[in-house]
Amino acid sequence: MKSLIEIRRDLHQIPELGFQEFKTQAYLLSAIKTFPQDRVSIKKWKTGLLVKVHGLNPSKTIGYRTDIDGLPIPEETGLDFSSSHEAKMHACGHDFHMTIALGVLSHFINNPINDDLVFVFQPAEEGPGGAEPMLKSDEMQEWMPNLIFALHIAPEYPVGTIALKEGLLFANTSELFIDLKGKGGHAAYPHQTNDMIIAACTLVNQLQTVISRNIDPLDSAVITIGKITGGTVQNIIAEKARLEGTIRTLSPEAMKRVKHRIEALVSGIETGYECEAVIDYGSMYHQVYNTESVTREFIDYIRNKTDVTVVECREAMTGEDFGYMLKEVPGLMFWLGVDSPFGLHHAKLNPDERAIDVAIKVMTSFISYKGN
Ligand SMILES: CC(=O)N[C@@H](CCC[C@H](N)C(=O)O)C(=O)O
Repeated sequence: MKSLIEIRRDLHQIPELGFQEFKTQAYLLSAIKTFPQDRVSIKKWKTGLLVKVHGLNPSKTIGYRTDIDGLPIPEETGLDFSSSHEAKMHACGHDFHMTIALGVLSHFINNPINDDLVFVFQPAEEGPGGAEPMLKSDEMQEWMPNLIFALHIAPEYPVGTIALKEGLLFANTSELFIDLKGKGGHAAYPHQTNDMIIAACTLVNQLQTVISRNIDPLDSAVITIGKITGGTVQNIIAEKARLEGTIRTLSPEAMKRVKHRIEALVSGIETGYECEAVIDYGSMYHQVYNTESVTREFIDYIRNKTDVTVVECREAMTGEDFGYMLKEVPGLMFWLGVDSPFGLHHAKLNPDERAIDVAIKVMTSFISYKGN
């Protein structure tokens, strides 16, 4: 069997986008096949996997979930095991998440506990969202856990530290796509056109007023437009423009309010610029809400029984479709310190591999305690 560091580096080289994780699924399957198989059952779900480790005397099923997809980012780390897939990168740590899941899985195959364990290798966390359909699938319904855990790497915390809180940890999210269509024409005759570059620029600025003027300052919301496309060449007034972004809110009420205000502003742009606009909210993720009782028990256990530092942190505006699993099953997610100067979704993100063992220690000790 390869070492976990070799596995992480192999996975790092083959990032694939949501629901295209074919090589990743094959790699995970071949890694799992190197473990003893007598207590293991495996099911495929789309490009993901469900792996059951049968317990010695089960009274419940404990779940552990990892996401498996990468991002459309050209890697700039300069590492000798950089992505071999053009313009794709594991820039959100899912290579770490998968490696940790394999480490925990291998531990429990060799050291079985009373309860059954289900390892969920979930596709498409970055989009369009694999957790909700996977949870509803027959494959997962048959192996539904009674408790579930997951983690996410955190570049801002040192190795040896984890961070979490009871209750709300991550925000509600919605993608946002706005298509504008006006009348293009010659750059020298603006009066004969409806310029969608101007309309798009106005709208981007107006959208930021939703956060500053329409949301209670004691609540929180974010609108980020991450991509603008429009026009054809420098001397043609653009007929079309497209904004692509995301909305984050701490409360479901704020999400409704933000969307209502976006619709009003877009309608104003249609009137003001005599153009047509179409809004598409893409995929939406439910907030990550850690079950209070399980989280308190976890924090106390890790503090008392391991040398890992636990920080009780604030909620973040990050999104995670693991929120759908926590909506149905008690459990928690935590941040794993990986000490990188470059943040999540950065082309130079280079997490410290020593964090892999920290995470495996945290998860194997707490799951053994809960499952025996
Ligand atoms: C942990 C993390 O970075 N998650 C992503 C989830 C993306 C959700 C969706 N595609 C969106 O953009 O709204 C994040 O960007 O927070």
